[in-house]
Amino acid sequence: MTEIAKALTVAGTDPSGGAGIHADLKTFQEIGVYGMSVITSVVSQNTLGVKSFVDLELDFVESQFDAVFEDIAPDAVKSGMLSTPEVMASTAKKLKEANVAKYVLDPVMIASSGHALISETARETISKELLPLATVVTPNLPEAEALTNRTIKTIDDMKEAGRILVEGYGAKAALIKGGHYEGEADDYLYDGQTFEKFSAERFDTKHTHGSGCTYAAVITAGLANGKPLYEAVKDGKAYITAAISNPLNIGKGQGPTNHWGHRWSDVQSTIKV
Ligand SMILES: Nc1ncnc2c1ncn2[C@@H]1O[C@H](COP(=O)(O)OP(=O)(O)OP(=O)(O)O)[C@@H](O)[C@H]1O
Ligand SMILES: Cc1ncc(COP(=O)(O)O)c(N)n1
Repeated sequence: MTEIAKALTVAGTDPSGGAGIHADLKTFQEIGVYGMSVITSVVSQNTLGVKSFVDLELDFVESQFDAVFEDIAPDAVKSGMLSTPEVMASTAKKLKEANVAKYVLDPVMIASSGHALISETARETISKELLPLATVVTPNLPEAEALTNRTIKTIDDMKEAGRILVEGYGAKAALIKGGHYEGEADDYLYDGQTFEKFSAERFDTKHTHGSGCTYAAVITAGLANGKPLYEAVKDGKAYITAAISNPLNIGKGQGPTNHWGHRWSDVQSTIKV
């Protein structure tokens, strides 16, 4: 009997359902992989912003990893909000102990509402502990700037940041996302050999809360399903573009993306919208 692919997300929570663990699990379910989660921080946030968060005790985070790994081997792992150097180091340790071969590192630093989700000192730990384990790292522009200590103003700067993350810090590949750039929503993937561009029209919408989480979750699900990285990113770009271009108009602020967006016309005929 064939087994369904399994993906694990290591991240923080969003009670309003658009980002973090919630976005990841919804996405895994939509793609058709079995979703699991290790929660690092409980965040009080909604579409208007982050109010506060509590980091779970390190022992308890590690205990969640052990609970998953002693029972079920994920085919791919994604990490999002890891707010302290200690939880980053623990995550690195647990991924190594479990011989996780496919790891998507979304280096979450600041929520789109402007709130810091990691401590200042944590940036160095991402580079030292996590980048060398990453199958792909998926920074947005401010995250790519922080990780490479460079200002990014042009497409060439984006590509150079990708090169540094791979050749300088040891990630197998880097996907530099252009959501914060001008013009088209273009992202650049560098795998140590070539650059691939993933392009989409930029939609005039405020409903992009959790778009980075969702995109990385599709990539993780694709890798869990055995797809090559290029195909997983291509699917991710199509999924996130559909999720952004079919907004649900939920919440008073920057609303969530639409996790049904990729099959929206089918869904609209079966549920009440
Ligand atoms: N207005 C938009 N229209 C189309 N695509 C967009 C738009 N905004 C972002 N994207 C795309 O969404 C994906 C996520 O990009 P972004 O650079 O915004 O990541 P992020 O900042 O980590 O996301 P977030 O913090 O909102 O979760 C990328 O593929 C980007 O090109
Ligand atoms: C738990 C958690 N993880 C990640 C994000 C980033 O998402 P966004 O930048 O869209 O707010 C978030 N807001 N909350």
